[in-house]
This record gives sequence, C-alpha cells and structure tokens, in this order.
Amino acid sequence: MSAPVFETRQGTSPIILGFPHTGTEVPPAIYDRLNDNGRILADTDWHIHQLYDGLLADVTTVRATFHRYVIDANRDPAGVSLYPGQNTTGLVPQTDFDGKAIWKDGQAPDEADIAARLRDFHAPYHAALAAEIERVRAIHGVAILYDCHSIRSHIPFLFDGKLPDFNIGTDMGKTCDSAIEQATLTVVEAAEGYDSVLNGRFKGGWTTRHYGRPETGVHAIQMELAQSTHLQTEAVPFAYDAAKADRLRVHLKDILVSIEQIAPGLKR
Ligand SMILES: N=CN[C@@H](CCC(=O)O)C(=O)O
Repeated sequence: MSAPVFETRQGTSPIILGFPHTGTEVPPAIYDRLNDNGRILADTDWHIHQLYDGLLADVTTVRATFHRYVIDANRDPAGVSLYPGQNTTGLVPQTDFDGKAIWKDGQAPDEADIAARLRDFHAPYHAALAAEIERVRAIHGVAILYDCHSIRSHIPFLFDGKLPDFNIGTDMGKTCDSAIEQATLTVVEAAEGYDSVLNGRFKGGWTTRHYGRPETGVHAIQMELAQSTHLQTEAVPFAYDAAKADRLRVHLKDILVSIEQIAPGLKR
C-alpha cells in the first residue's frame, strides 16, 4: 500500500485550515527528473503549518505532504490557468516562480505523467479536503475554509515591487460572506508594522475559488503571507524566524478567532 499524500487533523471548529503547499515530499522517480534548480524546491510555502500550529483550539487541518512540483494542489485539475495572460505557474509547473526551468532537459512531465499525478496526489488531497468540509458543514451548517499560503515578497516574474505582508484573496468577494472578508481585513489593517491588501495580485487560487460557495454554506478565504514576515531570509535555507513568527502569530490568531465567532451568524 502506498503512503498517504496528505495529513488530516479533525476538529469541531467551523474552520478548516488548508495547506496545499507546505509539503516537501517528492517521490524518487520524480526527484530524478528535477534539475539542480528544481531540487531547491524554492516555491514551497515554508513552515506555514508550523506558523499556524496551536492558534485555534479544535481546528481541522488538511495538509498535502507532496511538493507542488509533483503537482500543484492549488491549480485547476483541468489545467486552466489561474491568471490567463499573466505569468503564473501551472498544474505541473514547468518553471519556478522566477520563470526558470525546474526539469532536466527532455524530462518535463508529459500528459501521461500529469494524469498519473492527478490520480495519485491531487485527487486524494482534494477528496480529503472535500470530506472535511462536508463533515464540518454537517456539524455547524456552515464551514469556513481558510487556505494558508506564503510567498517571497520580491518576485519580478510575478509582480512588481514588494508584496504586502498580508494578501487576502476572496476572488473579488465571491468566495465568502463579506463579514468574513471584513473581519480579516479589520485585523490586518490594525496590525502595527504590517501592510496588507484585499484581492491584490493574489485573489485566491483554485482551492478558494472551487470550494467557496457562500450560498451553500461553504465559505473560503485565502491568506498569502509575505515570507519576510516569518523567515530569517527569503532564500536557502528558508529558515523559520521564531521571533518574527511569534509577532505574526498574534495577528493570525486574532483573524481565526474573529472569523470563528462569525460562523454561527452566517446564513445556512
Ligand atoms: N504560495 C502560493 N500562492 C498561491 C497563489 C495563488 C493565488 O493567490 O491566486 C499559488 O501559487 O497557488
């Protein structure tokens, strides 16, 4: 039997934390095909599950253990681009966030590889996430998926200048009740020493857009954190900075507590 490609922790809170990009596992046959640049795994959402650990009692978490270079759990399984016409990375990325090749010459995954990775990684992760959303919605009548992400704050291939610290994505208000968006915004705007944006460069990836159906009681919101808020440097070895992280965790906890309090008042 093959090892599970996700980890789930079940709780009774109306909130579910999704972690599609913190996994660093790459099966040997796939790792062999990555070039030296790909093997850095630079586009990992480094330490994000550690950053959120213990912030909210009894929260459900679903975390992909595989790396996004195997297949990206936050991309449409049909291969549709998140941002048509703009630089971004795909379902099985050809490049990293800097636009540099990650596969050895002639070793980029083909259609058959992609189909196998959809079956073995993407589908099981989303089956687990969908099951947790259904379980939580059955308890509360509503479920709030908070998808946890991070990214380097300077990536000229993807965006100009420096990314704000907190990037909230709700696909322009479509994926959650406005009260959830507003509560999150209130916390981040009051967070001293941090800047923030709602639906800026990052508007919520496929996970947020796919599950966020407020009319059915399922709300989704994505938080993309600049890695400068919790890493020592945004470069190898991408080490966690506990002092920075502790400052940030205060605000992340406030966000989660605020949106949890809203849940009972949401339409179901
Ligand atoms: N750290 C990852 N970031 C997301 C951003 C997607 C989005 O906001 O639209 C990703 O690439 O999947």
